[in-house]
Amino acid sequence: MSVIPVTILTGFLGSGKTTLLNQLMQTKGEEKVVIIVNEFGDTSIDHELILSDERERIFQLSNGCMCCVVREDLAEMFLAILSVAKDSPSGFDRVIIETSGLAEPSPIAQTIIRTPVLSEHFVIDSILTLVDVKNAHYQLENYTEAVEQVAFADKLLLTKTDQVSTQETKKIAKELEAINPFVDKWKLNFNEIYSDLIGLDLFDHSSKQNSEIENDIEHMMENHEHHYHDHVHTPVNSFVIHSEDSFSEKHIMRWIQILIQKYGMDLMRYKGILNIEGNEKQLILQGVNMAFRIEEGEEWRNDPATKIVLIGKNLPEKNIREMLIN
Ligand SMILES: Nc1nc2c(ncn2[C@@H]2O[C@H](COP(=O)(O)OP(=O)(O)OP(=O)(O)O)[C@@H](O)[C@H]2O)c(=O)[nH]1
Repeated sequence: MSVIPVTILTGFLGSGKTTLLNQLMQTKGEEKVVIIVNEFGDTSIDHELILSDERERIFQLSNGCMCCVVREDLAEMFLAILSVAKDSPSGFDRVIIETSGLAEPSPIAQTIIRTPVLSEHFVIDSILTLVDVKNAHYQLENYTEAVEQVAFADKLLLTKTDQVSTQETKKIAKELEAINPFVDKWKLNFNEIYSDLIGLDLFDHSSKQNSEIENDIEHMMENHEHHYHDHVHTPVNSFVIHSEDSFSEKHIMRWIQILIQKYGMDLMRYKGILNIEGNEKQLILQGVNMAFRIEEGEEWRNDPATKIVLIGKNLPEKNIREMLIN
């Protein structure tokens, strides 16, 4: 069996990872791709938002707060993938990991490089970091995770450039250069399909194999004005609200408006599948801080139900839940 390339898609909460992954899945042609989705907290919804025909190839890894050690659970997942590949006559060609928006990419790379049985069968192709230019300034100022994702990238993919001026994008590009000076930056056009983003073979194995990954990061962080505290993660909580009932559109809209007014930037990410009265299909809620949208999704596969994941700083779960379901 030949060595299987692994692409790591990372980027802060709501930066567009699932959107890009869905686009990549549309253009993968005959390639057999295994997807690993790593969601923050115990609740995952991303696997339901990935529009893949081959859902059995999507592996979920919960708890996106990855500390800087080799991840046993990730290693076990790779071993499981390996045994599936060995049993399957056609095997598979590639692994794509979508990290949680609060994950650090280095432990993922380390897990693959430092676990001998994995490094024998898997090779890191590239670490692609998505940067939401609309929210990047705030995120880089406030979240060390965002800085580290940029610092560790082999390529930076700028998203939401359609939502800000060219000047604003240039300003963000400068901030990114201060963190990771030599990395290539690409603007992603939201509605375009990308077929040339995987298989880039960008990861620098020669320097990183010598267990220097942590040092690399420390060094890159020194160039940056923000203080970086190794192993300190932003205190963030997450929970899911699940309900079999349908809601009126007015009630949901009011609930979201109140959340935005009360919690502002502490409401970091909210996304979900909504069961709204009078709608035959799923409605998909996508929210990042104060901006959100609701759009039509797929047909219901099972009985209609609402499932919303919320991620933020000290969000009061009970109040928020009761405001929606009273
Ligand atoms: N206008 C615009 N919206 C975008 C762009 N890329 C993504 N989005 C939207 O941003 C929202 C979040 O996108 P996702 O792909 O779910 O982001 P994510 O990084 O997977 O989010 P998490 O996994 O929760 O961290 C969705 O509503 C997308 O449609 C872009 O380039 N422009």
